[in-house]
Amino acid sequence: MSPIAVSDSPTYSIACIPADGIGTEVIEAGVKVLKTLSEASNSFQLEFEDYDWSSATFLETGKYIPDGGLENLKKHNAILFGAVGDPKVPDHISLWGLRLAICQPFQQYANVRPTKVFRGTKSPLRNCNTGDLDWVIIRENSEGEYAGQGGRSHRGFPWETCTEVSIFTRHCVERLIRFAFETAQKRPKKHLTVVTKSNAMRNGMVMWDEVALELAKEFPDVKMDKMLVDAMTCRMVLQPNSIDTIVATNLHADILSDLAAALAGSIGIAPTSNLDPTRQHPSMFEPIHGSAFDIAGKGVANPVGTFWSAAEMMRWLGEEAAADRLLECMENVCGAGMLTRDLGGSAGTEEVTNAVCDEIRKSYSKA
Ligand SMILES: NC(=O)c1ccc[n+]([C@@H]2O[C@H](COP(=O)([O-])OP(=O)(O)OC[C@H]3O[C@@H](n4cnc5c(N)ncnc54)[C@H](O)[C@@H]3O)[C@@H](O)[C@H]2O)c1
Ligand SMILES: O=C(O)[C@H](O)[C@@H](O)C(=O)O
Ligand SMILES: [K+]
Ligand SMILES: [Mn+2]
Repeated sequence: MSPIAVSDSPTYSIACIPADGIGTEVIEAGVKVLKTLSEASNSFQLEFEDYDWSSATFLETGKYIPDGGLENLKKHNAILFGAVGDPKVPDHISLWGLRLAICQPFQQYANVRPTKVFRGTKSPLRNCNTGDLDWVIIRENSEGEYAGQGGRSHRGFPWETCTEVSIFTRHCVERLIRFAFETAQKRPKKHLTVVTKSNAMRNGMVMWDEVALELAKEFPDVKMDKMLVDAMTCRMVLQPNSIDTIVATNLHADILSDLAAALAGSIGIAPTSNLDPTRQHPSMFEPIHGSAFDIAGKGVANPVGTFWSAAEMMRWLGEEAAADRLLECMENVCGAGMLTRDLGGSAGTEEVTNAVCDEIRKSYSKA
């Protein structure tokens, strides 16, 4: 749906799906910050609609998404998602019941995961300061190891047999790697590292490498290199400065992006955009982390990954200036030492949220 324009100030309709665990805490914080941003900037309006799709709903009704739910979601300009996963539901049921049940049918094929060491955060790596680690990981988000192909037979017998088949289609690999080249091209370093495992995986991964080489010809200004995923983990730790944009499969990039977040200071700060670059469907924005049962309900979850995701959502909707402003305010707050426990501080979710809201109001009142 296109945004409704009221005079020259557009209104965006946002679907909120907080779901489980700390998902509910960080989405509440994210909505508060977005409302503050919209009020203070006075340049766009936001309408939020809450969806109670969660593991609790599943346990009650047998479904994460009610009949017709996806059709309803299509009405919105974007989706703000928390996290799904509950100790009472097997993880593969919850992930497939909600997150993948949105990403895959909506063809949100490009999963974009930036990470950087920003002011106030500290890398666990020696000599890795602000500016030394500034990456964007592009994760394939529609097929690969997450294609759901395979099966299980002879359950429980000693000869039980399972297959988990990865699917790589030229169509999906090509559209994703092209997106990655375009992303790299827009960044100052113009450098793309293509990560595969084309020594052991001799079919799909070899096609990935070939497609990357073919597409490189269309982007002569982008420097491309290629790494095997195991060696890439060493490079991320030992030479963070040698990396800029990374493209990898659904599973490889899922793993690398958690590592990236930890190397930048904490999994609590990293964002995710699940994009349908064709804009036929709304895109979905969420922190990279999960529902974190271990800290849920304690008010200590770091909301920064959600704030950064919310900023990327505003950028995707065309509100570039507001997105930059939100990032700057978030970084100012972290830089001033207002940090949650995962970053070595002692502030709670609410304190950080209120500090970011104050910073936003202060920033616009100066302008
Ligand atoms: N996109 C998603 O919805 C998503 C993503 C990852 C995991 N999950 C699900 O979440 C559940 C828990 O998974 P997990 O434990 O592997 O990963 P997790 O990201 O939930 O937690 C890993 C560790 O990081 C900490 N952590 C995570 N986010 C934090 C934050 N914002 N602030 C401070 N600390 C934070 C947690 O306390 C925990 O110790 C599982 O059901 C899993 O399937 C869902
Ligand atoms: O999609 C996945 O692999 C998981 O939900 C989660 O780890 C994520 O990164 O979204
Ligand atoms: K999440
Ligand atoms: Mn993950």
